[in-house]
Amino acid sequence: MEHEERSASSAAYRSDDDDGPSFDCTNPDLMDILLRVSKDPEADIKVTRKNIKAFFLDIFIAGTSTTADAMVWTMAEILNHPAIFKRVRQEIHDLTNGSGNNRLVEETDIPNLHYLQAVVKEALRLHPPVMAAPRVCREACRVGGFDIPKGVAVALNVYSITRDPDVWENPDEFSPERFLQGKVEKGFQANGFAAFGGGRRMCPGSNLAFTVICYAVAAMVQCFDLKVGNGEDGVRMEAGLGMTMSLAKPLVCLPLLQVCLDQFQMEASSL
Ligand code: HEM
Repeated sequence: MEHEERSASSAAYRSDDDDGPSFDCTNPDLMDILLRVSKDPEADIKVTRKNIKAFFLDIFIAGTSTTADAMVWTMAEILNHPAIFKRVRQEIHDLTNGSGNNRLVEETDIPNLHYLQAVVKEALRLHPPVMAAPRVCREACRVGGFDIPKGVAVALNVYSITRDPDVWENPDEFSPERFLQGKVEKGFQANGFAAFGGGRRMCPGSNLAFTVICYAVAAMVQCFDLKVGNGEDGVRMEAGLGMTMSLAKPLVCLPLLQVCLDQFQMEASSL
């Protein structure tokens, strides 16, 4: 809102060289802070307005459809596996219902929802929204019998790493339990889990994305029964073509409110 006001009240940010108006912001967000730094002659690192634009563009491109795709794949998998859906709901129920106190799942519950986390990891493993991670070789090397000269651009095939049969038992099977057995629990990069890339260029948004996906899936599973609306038996899992890997056909569901939580009704009626 503040940004809207700022841009509406000023024709100020006209070009990359334009400093724009000065503003007093008592509760700065990331944009405010970066704009402030860009105007600070004493700043250790010079941040230009071009840098700021590129940064926000990066975040939007890298962080939006990737996260949305991962949510859709996760929901699609659990709709096709009703027993898994039921187990996720039961885990949430066990945590949020106690001593006569029913409540909606919260973000802070996620560390305690181990099965839900395993489900999201398994969906990311089988359907990594970013299928390749680009690199440029800093020195000549030999990989898998191929000589790669210095300076050549290569891409890590995330999709085939996360389905590598040498690493994953029954790699094409949706089996969240594999993440509960402790074998692949040590961090996202362990044992071929490459959905967020790896090394120093690994996705910086992985924790944020993982939390957002878990929270959204948990809320949907807790509150709704979902009837797949394509007239077919289950969700078709073909992937489409695009910047990120998404379902070829949109996931269409009819959400039926799962009203088992009396307290929610009381809260809603008191609003
Ligand atoms: C499910 C969601 C996401 C997936 C699957 C994903 C996946 C990836 C992958 C595979 C890479 C390349 C890593 C590498 O080269 O080793 C990457 C890079 C990146 N991601 Fe994500 N990402 C997700 C969400 C996000 C979010 C929410 C943000 C920011 C808010 C974000 C920001 C970035 C940025 C800035 C890079 C470039 C990092 C660099 O080149 O140093 N991503 N992501």
